[in-house]
Amino acid sequence: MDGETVVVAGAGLAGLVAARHLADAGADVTVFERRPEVGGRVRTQKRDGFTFDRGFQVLFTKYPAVRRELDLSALDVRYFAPGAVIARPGQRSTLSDPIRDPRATVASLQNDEVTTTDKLRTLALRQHVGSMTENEIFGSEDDSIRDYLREWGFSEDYIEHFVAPFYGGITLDRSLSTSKRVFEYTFKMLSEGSIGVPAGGMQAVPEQLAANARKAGARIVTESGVEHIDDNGDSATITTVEETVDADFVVVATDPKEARRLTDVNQIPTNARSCVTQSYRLPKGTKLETRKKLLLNAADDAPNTVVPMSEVAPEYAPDDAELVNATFLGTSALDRDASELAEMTRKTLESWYPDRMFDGLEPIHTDRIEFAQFDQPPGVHDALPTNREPGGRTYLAGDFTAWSSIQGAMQSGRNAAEAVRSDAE
Ligand SMILES: O=c1ccn([C@@H]2O[C@H](COP(=O)(O)OP(=O)(O)O[C@H]3O[C@@H]([C@H](O)CO)[C@H](O)[C@H]3O)[C@@H](O)[C@H]2O)c(=O)[nH]1
Repeated sequence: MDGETVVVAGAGLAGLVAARHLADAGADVTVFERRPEVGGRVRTQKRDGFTFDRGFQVLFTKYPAVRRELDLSALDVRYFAPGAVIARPGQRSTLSDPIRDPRATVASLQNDEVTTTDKLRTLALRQHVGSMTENEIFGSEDDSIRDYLREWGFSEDYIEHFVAPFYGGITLDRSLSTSKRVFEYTFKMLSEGSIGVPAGGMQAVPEQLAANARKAGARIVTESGVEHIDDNGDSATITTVEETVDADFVVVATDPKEARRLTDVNQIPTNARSCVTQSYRLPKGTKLETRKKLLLNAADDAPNTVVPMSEVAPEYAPDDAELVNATFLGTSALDRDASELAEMTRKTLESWYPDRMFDGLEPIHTDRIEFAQFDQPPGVHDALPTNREPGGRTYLAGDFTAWSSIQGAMQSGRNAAEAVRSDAE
């Protein structure tokens, strides 16, 4: 692609990966990003010694795109222990993976939330997804997660008390009406790898991608969003808030709503899944005793999960405090004020730990995320646009061309770059 110019609109994960591969292929690449920083939906704020990721986001270290595009050792990942603690008023029980976390095996075997049949079905499901590729999973017949697990014979208790909060946390849909393909793929990735957060916060991920793109020669211009694209089939004219530039190719890698506005591609999904993540300061030494596992709310979604962030990543809190976060799913939490959400979390924790008080739980940060993911009902992936739409010299990159995840976003960036590169030949 020697000498050919490419504009990438948006410096989220997809845009940054596309920019790096296009620059590696010899293109003259400029990324225009509306915000002051790179990363899009993966962002981190640091304040008073605390690290707040925007929403509870984690890296799945087995995602193929994560392994290919990132240097995990440079990210200094802090890992969660496999499994989770299932919590309800008066009771907490550990559910683990005996193969990957032998220390928790005894507690897990004694767990009466899960029947022996559920444990055997989990092993069979693990074998089933272990033999499938990403393309096979996303090309398979679809169903909702709930119906799929019923079909597999899992008990209603297991579905309601473990799967609903755990995979509801991943898909932001506790009703489990989401495509079972998302469940199969994330279940496979969790069986084969770990989840964690970079010691410096999740924003270290896009920052590393941006550094790689710059090293390959791409230019990243922040606070300069793309307003309009005029594609005449042979080249494109791109108008940003500050300038008008011509390019041989444009890759639209904004969020789904803006991508649809810029390209008029109506297959871009814009129905949102929302969540609110609230962070709390606790006095130093106040431990949730989960051995680096997430706490799942088996009873209701107020909140859905509680995460002992500084037990997993001590860098997330200053020396004199602990950091815990809680995630509330759906749109109803968006309108609740911070003190109301904190009170819900405090009451829930006190019900899970009946012999303890959580008076010291101090809300210090609240992220209300209206568009965290696009909604993924069964079959949605069959109708997503390809990277080559809308045609002419304009291409698409973004989770909305694959599936809503860090894997989907990063893979789509690479696919878009490959499409441009091969069409330029
Ligand atoms: O007019 C505009 C509008 C937006 N932008 C910038 O575009 C970037 C879009 O990034 P993002 O929304 O993060 O989308 P991406 O597909 O790269 O990656 C996301 O997918 C999710 C995942 O699906 C959720 O689990 C993942 O978390 C994200 O990384 C953004 O920087 C906007 O500011 C613009 O420039 N102009």
